[in-house]
Amino acid sequence: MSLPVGSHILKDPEAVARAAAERLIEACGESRSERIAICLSGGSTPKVLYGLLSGPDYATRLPWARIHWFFGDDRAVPWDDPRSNVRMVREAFGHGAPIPPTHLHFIPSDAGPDAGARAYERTLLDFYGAERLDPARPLFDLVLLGLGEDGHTASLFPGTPAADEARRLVVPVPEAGLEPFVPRISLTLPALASSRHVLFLVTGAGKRAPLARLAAGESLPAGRVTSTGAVAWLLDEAAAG
Ligand SMILES: O=C(O)[C@H](O)[C@@H](O)[C@H](O)[C@H](O)COP(=O)(O)O
Repeated sequence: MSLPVGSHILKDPEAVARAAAERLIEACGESRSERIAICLSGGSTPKVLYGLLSGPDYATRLPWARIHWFFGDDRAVPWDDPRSNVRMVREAFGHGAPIPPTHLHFIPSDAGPDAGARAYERTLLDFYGAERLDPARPLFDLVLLGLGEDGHTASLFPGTPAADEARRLVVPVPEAGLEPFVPRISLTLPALASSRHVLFLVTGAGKRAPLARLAAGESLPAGRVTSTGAVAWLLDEAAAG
């Protein structure tokens, strides 16, 4: 099966997570600024990576005190809701990851989609220190993303205004008829593109169809993600087919 440009096939989800961890470490090593900005993906795929990072193998391999963690999207539910990406990340990282609490920048998802989107855009710009993103100075060092079976990424669903937003950095997303059937808040393609690296983590046979559609050149949100550097896809054998 043909795959998106920049695809790398690994044996299984654990191998994908370990490869992602190494790329995360590389991205941190390349950063010349005191503060490193990593944008986390939601969903279930990245749980393996987040669990790895909080384990003993990575305790000293990441500059934890310099990293600020952001979210590519979240469901518009309270942080303790089982559908929340904040809850997923907190549970996956557990208590092993030495993350300063002020370095976790959660999307204010219980403020409602509109207010939450505006507030998070403010958070991003305040961290960045300017009102407009400069391509020469990307906001993120690394953006982690997943791939939905319909070709969405973050909460940018095919054929929706959010996926076509070209100006705002964060937008509210109405309930899209997809699990878990709640409104969301999502970074937009311009925000995701403001990164030195973008890394998709894709595992499982259920992702063969969207990967084939992307490889065939279909214009799906996940395929429209760019970066100031490289966009890479870490796939397990089940997804790669
Ligand atoms: O909040 C979310 O759910 C994610 O942002 C979403 O874009 C996810 O990455 C894909 O839907 C893949 O999800 P899985 O990793 O669960 O397959």
